[in-house]
Amino acid sequence: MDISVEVYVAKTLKLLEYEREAEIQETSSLQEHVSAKELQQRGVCLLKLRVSSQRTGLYGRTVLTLEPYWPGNELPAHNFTPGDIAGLSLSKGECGSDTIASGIVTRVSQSAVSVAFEESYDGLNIDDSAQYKLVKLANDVTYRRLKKTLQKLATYRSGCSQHLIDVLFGQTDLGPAYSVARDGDTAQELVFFNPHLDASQREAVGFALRQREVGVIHGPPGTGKTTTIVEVIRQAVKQKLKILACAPSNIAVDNLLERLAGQKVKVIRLGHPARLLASIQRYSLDAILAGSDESKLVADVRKDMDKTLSSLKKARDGGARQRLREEMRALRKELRQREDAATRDLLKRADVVMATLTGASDEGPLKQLEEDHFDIVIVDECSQAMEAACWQAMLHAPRCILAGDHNQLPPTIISNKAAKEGLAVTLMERVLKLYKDKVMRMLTVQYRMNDRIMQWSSDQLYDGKLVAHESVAKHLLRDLTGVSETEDTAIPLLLIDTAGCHQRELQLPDEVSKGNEGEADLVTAHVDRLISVGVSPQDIAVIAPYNLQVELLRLRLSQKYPKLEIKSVDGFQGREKEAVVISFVRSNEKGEVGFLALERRINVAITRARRHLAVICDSETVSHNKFLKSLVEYLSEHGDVRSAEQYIQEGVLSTDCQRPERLRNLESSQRNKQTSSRSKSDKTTKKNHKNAQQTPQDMRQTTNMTARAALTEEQPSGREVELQQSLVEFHSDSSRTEHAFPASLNSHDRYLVHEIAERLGLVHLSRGEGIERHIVVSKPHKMPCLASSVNNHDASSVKSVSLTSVTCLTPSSDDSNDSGDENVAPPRAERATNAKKKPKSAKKPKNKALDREMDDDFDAVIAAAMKENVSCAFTKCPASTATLGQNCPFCARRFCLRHHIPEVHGCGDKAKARARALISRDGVLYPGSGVPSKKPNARTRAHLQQKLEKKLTGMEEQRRHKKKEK
Ligand SMILES: Nc1ncnc2c1ncn2[C@@H]1O[C@H](COP(=O)(O)OP(=O)(O)OP(=O)(O)O)[C@@H](O)[C@H]1O
Ligand SMILES: [Zn+2]
Ligand SMILES: [Zn+2]
Repeated sequence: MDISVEVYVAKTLKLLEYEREAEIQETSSLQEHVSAKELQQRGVCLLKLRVSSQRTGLYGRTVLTLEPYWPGNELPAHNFTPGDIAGLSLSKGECGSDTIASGIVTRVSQSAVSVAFEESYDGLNIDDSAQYKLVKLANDVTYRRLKKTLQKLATYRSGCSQHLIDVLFGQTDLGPAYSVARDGDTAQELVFFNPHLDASQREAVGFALRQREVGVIHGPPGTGKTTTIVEVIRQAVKQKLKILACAPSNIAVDNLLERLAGQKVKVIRLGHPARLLASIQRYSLDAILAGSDESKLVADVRKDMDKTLSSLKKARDGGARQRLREEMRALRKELRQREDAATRDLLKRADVVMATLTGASDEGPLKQLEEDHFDIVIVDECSQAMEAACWQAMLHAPRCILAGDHNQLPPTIISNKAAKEGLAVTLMERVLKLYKDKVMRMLTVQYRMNDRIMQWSSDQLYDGKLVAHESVAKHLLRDLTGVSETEDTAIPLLLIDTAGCHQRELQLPDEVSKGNEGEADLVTAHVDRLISVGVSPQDIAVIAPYNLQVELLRLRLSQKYPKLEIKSVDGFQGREKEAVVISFVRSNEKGEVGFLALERRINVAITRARRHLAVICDSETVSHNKFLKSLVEYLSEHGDVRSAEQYIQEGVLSTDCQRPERLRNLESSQRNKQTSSRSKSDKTTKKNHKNAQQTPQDMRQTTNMTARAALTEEQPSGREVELQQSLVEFHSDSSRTEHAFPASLNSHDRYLVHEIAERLGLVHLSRGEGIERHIVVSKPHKMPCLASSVNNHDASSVKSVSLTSVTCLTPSSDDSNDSGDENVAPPRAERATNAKKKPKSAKKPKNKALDREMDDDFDAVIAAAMKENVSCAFTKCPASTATLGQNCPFCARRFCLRHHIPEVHGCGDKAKARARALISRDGVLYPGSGVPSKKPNARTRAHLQQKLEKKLTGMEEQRRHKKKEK
């Protein structure tokens, strides 16, 4: 494990390069292959902007405010947020090219975006009458800073951290510990500020303060790591030490700061104020600066600068411009000096400076301080940070205290190659390997889990040292107010075993993600049960290690219980819930467990649960992994075990054999492909069938008649499953060509039918008038295109055209070709009038047909919209979503076609994280169809949206006319 600084730096620089490449590929491949207009629809580009004002911001940066080119308009929906890096360029030309400058977004409102540029205003050379566009760029600041830090580390000579570096790279041994407390000249007992600390916490605090170079506080789940660090900081402040406290993420820093606030400690938080929690903004450097004595002077200089700037813009004569420029330069210098002085003064007076690891790098405000200003650097959540990131903070002091848990999730590394070669190895792991217990104290009392839930994790990963605090050791769901006692709420551990019950994972050609319908049904059944006896949905977490399974679970549960959190393991790190339901997904003949095997993931998933943990898995498959086997054994021994068989008998769940024929065919054909031998596969299918029929006598079963009855009365997965079933059946029944739904379907059902038909590749039409209007679903006549579909039907009966059939209409090059800027859609108000002016003949015949159909369609849409009056969940968006709208799978709210894209309304990060899984999803979720999902593409959507707007504008005008006539 010994590694020299030079070797470490060289290797890490290389790995960072891989990582950077992977990230760029992920984020900006989007921008290279997609037109500017489409980028705007995805919310990462804003077209046709003008510079409406500029002023001078902190450190003399130029802050430009950009508004829609045509006054009075709002910006289209977008996902620029403060702190983003954005590139400014002239609206003409390809995206990404001719970028004038890139800056940081500082403010976002409905009608404007402000961006701070390092360049001076005259340096930017802004043309007030020109059209600009703004594109979100991959953030490269992080990498630049990491590289700089590594270079500094490699060339570090005799600074305050030299000894620490030597120790952490094994060049020098640990120095002798300090005496217990350094308050006076005599050693004395620590007097703790927090009287409630347990023995392990006290020991950790004292130990960390005594360590000369490095102390590690190992905080397993729920053991009060933050509580302990707060005490460490207060003690260190009492010793008059200057502290730099950092964590990898803003949220982790804020979490610590919130706990420290109000403790008579002078704290300053570095970082973009816009990125901080509201409750914490007053501790930000900017806020404190603004209130400082210097701030008035600074404000005066700023005013002068803005004045000079506006005269500069007006000045035509060359000599005058030159003079004004020089004046600006002098003012900028003065401003910078004053602000630096103010910053330095404030930072020096603070007891604790807090920042993210990136924020603590030398490129931030810390460069104002003397090199040896800080005595201790504290890195919280150290096990979630790349080592290189930690060094950004650690090169500021001779001592460090690292806190975290290396048995929970490591830092996220995008590049597999980089991760494999060691980029994910954290400083904490490395130091513990190097010095073992000599530098570490573990917190051993945990304040979260029932002791049964805790014990397995404790035995496996924490040497059996964890003890549940008496306040939680025996707590159960039934102890919560409003929760009744049932067989589910009276037990801390439950295993629902699908072994031998024919609940195979989906056999998919690509290996991107995994799903298991049977397990999803079982999770749904169990969640239903818990909620039906009073457990509140927000107290339950549903966790699956695969994104596809997360999707399957959301389809079943999100609409029913919007407050229920369903996420992958990563989404729950650092959090807790009263009840946790985990689906392990894997169930196959080969016993493949895949990346499930990551022990830390399992550990995090299990240890989120306070009172109740339910694991749903195929014990046979997952037992091929040693770690999981021990979990299954532990659950069998200490918890309740139920066989999925029981749920099959109750009708909650069907076996693979009972699922629609097509689905089975598809699965077995996939299986055949994989096992190559056909006869073998047939045999196994038969064998499994037999297994499913016999009741496994060896399974311990706990049954409770009342709970069971309650369960069967309830629809397990709601209306959607019902409708889906009828459509899947129709789809696989070759004797039927049409399936009519009754006119009584409500709008939500209609929406579901529409969605499911779309996924199955079925054509969906509305027939009849008034109350007789109903949906008819038919199979496509081998014609994927609307043009032919329209001809195939009696035009008068086709009133509504499903979005599905419209999709393929989008020609690869039509008159709305968007590569050039001329065709960029004008702002909303103009769009409607333009559409009217445009002669119809300009369109291709294909589009004419589409137009006519859509006109009809939109009559229906608007009629429905008027009736239902359900509007888009996007703030202030008045659009109706009764018929044309989509539910966001991430937040479960319903949006209009303009706002339903997750990136547009604020679910972008979640969407991005699962982008890969989504790609595989389409062909995968409904294997019975064999047809990939055809979502209307962006342009078709835009077209529809435009139509809707045109209609609405027209109607508004009509109404106005009517009013006038009266
Ligand atoms: N000595 C203590 N006595 C009673 N409760 C405590 C004690 N220490 C911590 N807790 C409680 O335990 C919970 C977790 O504490 P804290 O937030 O400090 O833990 P953490 O280790 O940072 O959390 P995580 O495990 O999620 O990282 C809190 O509710 C806290 O009040
Ligand atoms: Zn959303
Ligand atoms: Zn909307």
